[in-house]
Amino acid sequence: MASSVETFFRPNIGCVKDLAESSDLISIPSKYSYFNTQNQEDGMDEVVAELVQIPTIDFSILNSTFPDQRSKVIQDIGKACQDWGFFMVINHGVPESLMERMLAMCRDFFDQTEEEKLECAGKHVLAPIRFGTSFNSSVDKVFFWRDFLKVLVHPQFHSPSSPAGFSEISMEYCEKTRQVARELLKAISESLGLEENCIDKTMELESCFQILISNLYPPCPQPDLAMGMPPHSDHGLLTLLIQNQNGGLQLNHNGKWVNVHASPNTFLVNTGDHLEILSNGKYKSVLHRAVVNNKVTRISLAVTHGPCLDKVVAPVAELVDSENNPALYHGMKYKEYLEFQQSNQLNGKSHLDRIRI
Ligand SMILES: O=C(O)CCC(=O)C(=O)O
Ligand SMILES: [Fe+2]
Repeated sequence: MASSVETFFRPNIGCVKDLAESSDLISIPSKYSYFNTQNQEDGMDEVVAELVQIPTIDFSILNSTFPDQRSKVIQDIGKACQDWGFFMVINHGVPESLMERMLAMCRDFFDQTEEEKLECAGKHVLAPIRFGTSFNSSVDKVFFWRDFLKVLVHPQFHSPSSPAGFSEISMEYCEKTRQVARELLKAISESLGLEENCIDKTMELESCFQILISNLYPPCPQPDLAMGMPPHSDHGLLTLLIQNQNGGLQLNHNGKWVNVHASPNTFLVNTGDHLEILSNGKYKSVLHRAVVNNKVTRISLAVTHGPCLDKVVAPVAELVDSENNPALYHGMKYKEYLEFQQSNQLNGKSHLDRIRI
């Protein structure tokens, strides 16, 4: 518990959950007015009306003893990475009850008092535990309708001290998602024509940098004006996402926004910037965003899996040849990339432009 002196000097985070719960809120404060700014003129706001089916990958087939079945699923994963940067994973082996308990823990975290949550108000973007609102409230020009908790969980495991049980459940959950991500990256390695363990070895995934990010989007009285999370790509290699309900996540497919719906007990997996870099642009990171609604609170839980933090990542040598396939990105230490992306405004894939050749 913080001393009263510390509490006195701590800034009020102004979490959006408390704002949304104030009984007389019928319109949003102007600082949340996203679609009233130039953002609506970026030419990307057409939403595809019909439900689009994203690729589904049956994870259990990766263990098939029939080589043909395994090759087919590897091919499907490669195609999903290339065409969508997004796929739904079924039969992944992570118990559904664990996924549900993890989401319930996140809800319990956000349901604590602001005072309790402020125990986790880390300032630095790579602070081990960080509760906050918007994306980076010290630089955001428009605020997003979102509170978040970010926890570094690997190679060093951290956890907020409350709610009780968070630590045990998140440790188990993150171990399991890490295994799934590493298996998927083996398949992705093969789909790129590389040796199965190539990505695992070159990115030093034994020390994979894993972050647990929970997002809370409370009901918003003017959902057409506000934005939960603006268009962005994730920095790592692969992100595994679950949510308490469908409706909110959109991905950009061929220049249009597509609503993503997941079946129960599945992971939504998306490709990150470092997969784009190492594959020399073959598997591009996917732009996605989260829109809000005026009825229910949506909670999502994204676990990002990146290279070892100290790794300088560049396109893998096997995928580069100076004549036909010159390297498209400069090498950069993952830690520096991450600090840069997290310290600035979230703006599409602009951070990747810094290292494009
Ligand atoms: O809430 C969502 O569906 C998206 C979250 C997300 O993109 C992220 O945390 O990086
Ligand atoms: Fe994301």
